[in-house]
Amino acid sequence: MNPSIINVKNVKRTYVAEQGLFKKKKKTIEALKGISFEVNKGEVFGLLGPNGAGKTTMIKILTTMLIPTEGQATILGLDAETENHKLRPQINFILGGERNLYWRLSAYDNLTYFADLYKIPRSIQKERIPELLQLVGLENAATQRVETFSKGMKQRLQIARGLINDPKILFLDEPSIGLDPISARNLRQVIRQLNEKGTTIVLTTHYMQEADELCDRIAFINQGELIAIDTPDNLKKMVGQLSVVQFDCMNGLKAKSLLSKNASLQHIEETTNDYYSTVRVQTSEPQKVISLLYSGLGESGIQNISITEPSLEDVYLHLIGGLKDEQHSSPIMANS
Ligand SMILES: Nc1ncnc2c1ncn2[C@@H]1O[C@H](COP(=O)(O)OP(=O)(O)OP(=O)(O)O)[C@@H](O)[C@H]1O
Repeated sequence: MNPSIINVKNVKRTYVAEQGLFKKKKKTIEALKGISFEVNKGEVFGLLGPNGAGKTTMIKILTTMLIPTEGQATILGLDAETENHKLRPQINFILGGERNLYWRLSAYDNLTYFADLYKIPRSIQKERIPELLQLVGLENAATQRVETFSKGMKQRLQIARGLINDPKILFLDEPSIGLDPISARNLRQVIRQLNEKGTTIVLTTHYMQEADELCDRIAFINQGELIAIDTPDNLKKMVGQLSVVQFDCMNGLKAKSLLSKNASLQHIEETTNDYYSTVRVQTSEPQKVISLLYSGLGESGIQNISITEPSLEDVYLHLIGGLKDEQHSSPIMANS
């Protein structure tokens, strides 16, 4: 295994926020409650969790934008808090959305601007900028103003910007947010290419399929705590004893009330489309669930019943869905 390149030890971070419209009250929010993990050199490492879990806070600490309240983050052997000036030239980050670009400048001029900020000599810029534009497929739009770019093009330019200093570690917070499926797929390809060239990648995402495809290891965070960390395959083994029954139906509520008679259900997830719902049921007794579904075929318009392999999304639902009322103190290792 490659040596660790990021070492996070018992990191806590609290925010003090003001609440109330007239009578302002101070409230302390524990965004990270003592998190420890390591990222190995050359890995694509994913931070996953629901809204407000603490992922962005973690990324901000690792990129020296935020200081931990307690604990320590060491990146490339440097303390993120006290040695940030030595660390910053060696890493880079891309936050979701379209911030950080100058819309009136061309793609090329944007990259020149950021290269100058990193004090990269013009002779190196002359080679690197065209290379980066080619990597992200923007070589034909180099002289075009960014304000004329589509969302996908802006996001690809962000990637080029994030690579301008040839970082050893690239941090990506929600890289494919708002992208159409083809742009998101192209972006994943660029991330994979980068990783093959040796860049360590740390990313947050809400897209389970993206995490499954890209990440060597994944850490699940919920309410500021690390609840599981492992490879996607090992994580899926955690729900290996469960089967997933999937079906389409016209009346999701009716189908769910039908299934509520079965005690083996672990989780039900319904995705509503225009005309029907797709329901995924995690269960230890798939045959019983299927019998129940057959008994209600007519009433709820149930169709396309199938048994599928657990996905990373099922792991997420199993871990996060089941945790709403529980407190976990130590992370779950899928293969322990
Ligand atoms: N500047 C801030 N002031 C006060 N509270 C904050 C601040 N930034 C984040 N928080 C709170 O800290 C917690 C963690 O937020 P964080 O943005 O790290 O979560 P996240 O996992 O990235 O969420 P999302 O997926 O929605 O982006 C949340 O409860 C959030 O409201």
